[in-house]
Amino acid sequence: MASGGDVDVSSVKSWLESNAAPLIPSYYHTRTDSNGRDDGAHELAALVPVIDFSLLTSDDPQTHAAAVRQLGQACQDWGFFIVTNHGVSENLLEDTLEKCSDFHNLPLEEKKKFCGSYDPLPTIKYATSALPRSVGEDDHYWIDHLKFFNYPNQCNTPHKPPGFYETATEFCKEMRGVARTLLEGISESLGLKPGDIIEHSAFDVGYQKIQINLYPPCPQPDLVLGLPAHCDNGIVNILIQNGVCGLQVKHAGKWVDITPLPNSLIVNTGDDLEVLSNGKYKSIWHRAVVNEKESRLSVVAAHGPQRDKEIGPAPGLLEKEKPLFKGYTYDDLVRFQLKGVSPDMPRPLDAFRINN
Ligand SMILES: O=C(O)CCC(=O)C(=O)O
Ligand SMILES: [Fe+2]
Repeated sequence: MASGGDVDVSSVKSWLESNAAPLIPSYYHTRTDSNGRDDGAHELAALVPVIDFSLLTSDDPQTHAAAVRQLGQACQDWGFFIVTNHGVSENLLEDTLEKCSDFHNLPLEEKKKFCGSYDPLPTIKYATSALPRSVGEDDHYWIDHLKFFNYPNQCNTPHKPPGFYETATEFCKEMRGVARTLLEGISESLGLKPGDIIEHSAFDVGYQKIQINLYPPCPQPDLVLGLPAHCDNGIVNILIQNGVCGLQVKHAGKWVDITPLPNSLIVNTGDDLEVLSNGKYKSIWHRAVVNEKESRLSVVAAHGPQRDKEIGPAPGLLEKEKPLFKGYTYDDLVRFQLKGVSPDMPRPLDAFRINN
């Protein structure tokens, strides 16, 4: 039974606005490690890799090769890295955050138009909390979010608030470009040709999914999570945020804060890259914590293979190695995700692992 009474929270933001001093329902009490930080996590946070995108796109072969090596190392050691000098206009990133914030400021009735009926693979969805089945049926998370698939079909992008569609469309195009170039570098770092992973995953007709996460200030931040520990679908995912931190990644057994540099992008490699790289570049556990004072906004552009294409380890890698994963499509993976996780299979991805 919820300590705040049984409440129907269809948006954390709206619920907070209508409750002056809310007592947070106990089904939000999902954070079990609130007694301070992991020892040494602070030191590790300073070591999160930084990739200078301009070196990766350099015409000088040696500069490019060194950047490719650094990128491969970042994928192997962390699965998360910060990208600077990416060439995307700072104004566009700011406008995107502003329009996404405007979206969450729309009246609840407007946002609820995107709630839809229950569909395990919706093309657009506004919701609060996250997939409860990923941890426990009754657990809730301190988040309101809008998710939509923007590519290959752009018809899902909302037209409200004013200017959202135009800005989101531009943002999506730029993020696809950055993701594609990173993927070429990642492919090279695996000893493959730059276009190999792009070709094998049909990346150019692959999906792009946008997730706009709002984490309102929380009166009891030590008790709740914005998003529970999870690994992302996708190949290369890119995140921007409004300057308020909250993303943590599991590294060396500790929850490490990710603090972006000004005008940088946060990139992580998802489940599909773990498979495409035949297990070399892991999909990393991460989560979002919340704070008492400020709303946090993050916008994620996730990039994956063509949705109905079966992918597996890149064929070029299998000339010398045994496959560690069998083939699957995006929909296969999500179906496993929706079934829920268990201690012996914490990641849906592990359902596709081959025990050689
Ligand atoms: O907001 C964040 O920092 C994390 C978002 C995230 O992990 C996701 O949307 O999958
Ligand atoms: Fe994530």
